[in-house]
Amino acid sequence: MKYRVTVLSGDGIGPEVMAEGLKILQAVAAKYHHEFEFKSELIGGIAIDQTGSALPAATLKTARKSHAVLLAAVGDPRFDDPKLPVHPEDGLLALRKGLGLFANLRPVKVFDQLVDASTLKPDVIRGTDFIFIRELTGGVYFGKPKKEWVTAGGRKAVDTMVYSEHEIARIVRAGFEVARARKKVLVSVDKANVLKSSRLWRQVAIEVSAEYPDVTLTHALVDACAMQLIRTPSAFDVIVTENLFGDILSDEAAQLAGSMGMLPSASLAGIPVSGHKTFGLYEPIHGSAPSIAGQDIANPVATILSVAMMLRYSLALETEARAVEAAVNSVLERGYRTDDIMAPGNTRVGTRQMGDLVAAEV
Ligand SMILES: NC(=O)c1ccc[n+]([C@@H]2O[C@H](COP(=O)([O-])OP(=O)(O)OC[C@H]3O[C@@H](n4cnc5c(N)ncnc54)[C@H](O)[C@@H]3O)[C@@H](O)[C@H]2O)c1
Ligand SMILES: CC(C)[C@H](C(=O)O)[C@@H](O)C(=O)O
Ligand SMILES: [Mg+2]
Repeated sequence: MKYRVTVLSGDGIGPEVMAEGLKILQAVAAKYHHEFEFKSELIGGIAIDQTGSALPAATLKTARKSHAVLLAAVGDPRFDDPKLPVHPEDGLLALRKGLGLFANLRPVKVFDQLVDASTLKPDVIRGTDFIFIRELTGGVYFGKPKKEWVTAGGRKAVDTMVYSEHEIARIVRAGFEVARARKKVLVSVDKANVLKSSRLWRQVAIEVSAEYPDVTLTHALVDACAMQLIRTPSAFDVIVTENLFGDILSDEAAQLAGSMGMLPSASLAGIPVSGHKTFGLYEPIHGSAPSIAGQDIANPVATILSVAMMLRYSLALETEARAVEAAVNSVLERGYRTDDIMAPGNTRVGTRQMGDLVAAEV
């Protein structure tokens, strides 16, 4: 079968890590006799440069016609000025919203081989293997009013954290479904001691839990969760949370895995069920890392593991997904490391060589 994949390389290290992700897909195609048709489109800073828009209409159109979308990163310091009318990140948010990708899966797995790459103690992080289910198309990222204005007393700005019960219920269900397929424990993270939207979140989570009597639901406040994540990370299994909390907690969690360059993600338009096809966008959780762009030093593993997630969730190719994950594991086992996870005694490799090594093991 021919799979159509929309390729969005974006900015900074994006094109470099994307090249390695596509290399892995080519290796999968050769070994398992699949055909992937790649169509590259613009997003982010490069799209603003060429079209004036961070998400040109053609990109959304191509994405809608494909089986899955692979994205590397957006963001460029040239657009850092907050006064500019358009920013690269707007393209990513519009893409997620435009494709209805409400469920963002961010697995956090500490590879045994990398327990020394983290700034945390090996004994604390060993065995850590959990997953965030982050709500992706609601909350304060998209709530209205969202504006800046001038008053007699000076400038003001507002963002609105708003959730409907429907939005909460569907992401919490995604959390329960993922938990059911794992250890049957789900932690819902909110700020229900302060926020109205979190109080609704908690009520709906409790209501939905009646549909999943086999899964144990607990609640954690986001500030306490941030602390527990670095205190006893191996105690977590599935965490469901709203958009902004999930964004912040997942960067924190990347430090358990040793680097931002290690964590993949899947953004899905439906409840994730392995073995079924769900349309999705796959991207590393890291950004465009402008300071290391163009030097062949970025870690492509997060993108490669995102490719594995794409094979699993959008193409229902579980065997191939596992082959890619096993290949990453094996290359790390053999001691190859990019700069960000380098430790004494290992072999330093660049972005391209890391991709070559993984591709050879698929
Ligand atoms: N999904 C996305 O496209 C996405 C995500 C986060 C940030 N951003 C954007 O990226 C730009 C830079 O943001 P930032 O610096 O806060 O975050 P970042 O993720 O780009 O970088 C944070 C740190 O991690 C390092 N890093 C990130 N990816 C790496 C990789 N693959 N290999 C090795 N090291 C890696 C960087 O060098 C930096 O030290 C901003 O414009 C931001 O808005 C985009
Ligand atoms: C770039 C930005 C819009 C994005 C987010 O906040 O969702 C990023 O930080 C992420 O984690 O994917
Ligand atoms: Mg983020």
